[in-house]
Amino acid sequence: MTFNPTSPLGILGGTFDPIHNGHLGPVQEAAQRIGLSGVTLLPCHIPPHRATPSVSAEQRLEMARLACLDWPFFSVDDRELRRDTPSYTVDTLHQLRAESAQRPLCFFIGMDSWLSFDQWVRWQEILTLCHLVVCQRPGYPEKPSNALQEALSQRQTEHPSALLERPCGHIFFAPSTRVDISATTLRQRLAAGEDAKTWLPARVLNYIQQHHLYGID
Ligand SMILES: Nc1ncnc2c1ncn2[C@@H]1O[C@H](COP(=O)(O)OP(=O)(O)OP(=O)(O)O)[C@@H](O)[C@H]1O
Ligand SMILES: O=C(O)c1ccc[n+]([C@@H]2O[C@H](COP(=O)([O-])O)[C@@H](O)[C@H]2O)c1
Repeated sequence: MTFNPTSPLGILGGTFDPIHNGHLGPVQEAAQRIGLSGVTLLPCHIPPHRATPSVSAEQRLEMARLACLDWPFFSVDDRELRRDTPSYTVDTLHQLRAESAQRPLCFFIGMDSWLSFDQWVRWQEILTLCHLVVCQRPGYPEKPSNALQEALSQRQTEHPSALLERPCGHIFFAPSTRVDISATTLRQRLAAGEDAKTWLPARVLNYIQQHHLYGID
């Protein structure tokens, strides 16, 4: 496939410890609503706002790669693993912008991430580098902070097609299906020997079993 630097790019950043169907399903649905032809997974190396996972970054990356075989709408970008500093999104977006100034960039996050988005490093600058697409997630009914409400009043759009008409700057709440699963719950289920296959791509579950991750014998 020919690389087109001006075609819109969808990005889903995450710790992916492990990657699960709650990451993939809502984002694919939202991305297709916007009109994107795929989304790039961006596993973080050193998560900025949480403890370093017990599973290595290389293993989380490998699980993301395997997930793409089950979910061909997705591909993987390993650029954050090539930096040894915390994986600040603003730094990654500057790198991507340096590669193409005009390309629409849609950065996907779940509702929980949105509610703490104003704690991210240089969060307002992030909105000058990409669009933010917020996917629904059950259990997060809180109101955003005043700072986030202010950002919304300036940037929110109801029209997914608007995200393809400029490189950055909109916030779109995608009416995606709510999938009630988290990596935390899956780590607990796996450690307890409980069923997890409903929420994990088959190849990812297979990899976890083969490498005895998350306390699996
Ligand atoms: N079930 C879900 N529905 C919608 N978005 C989700 C879901 N799970 C994760 N996300 C979003 O995907 C991104 C990456 O999430 P992350 O890798 O931290 O997964 P997680 O399931 O929240 O993990 P953990 O339980 O370890 O915190 C975040 O923006 C998060 O909001
Ligand atoms: O840049 C930041 O300050 C920042 C703070 C928290 C999360 N992020 C990014 O948000 C994405 C999801 O993070 P997490 O911790 O929910 O897996 C991932 O790409 C992180 O690098 C980024």
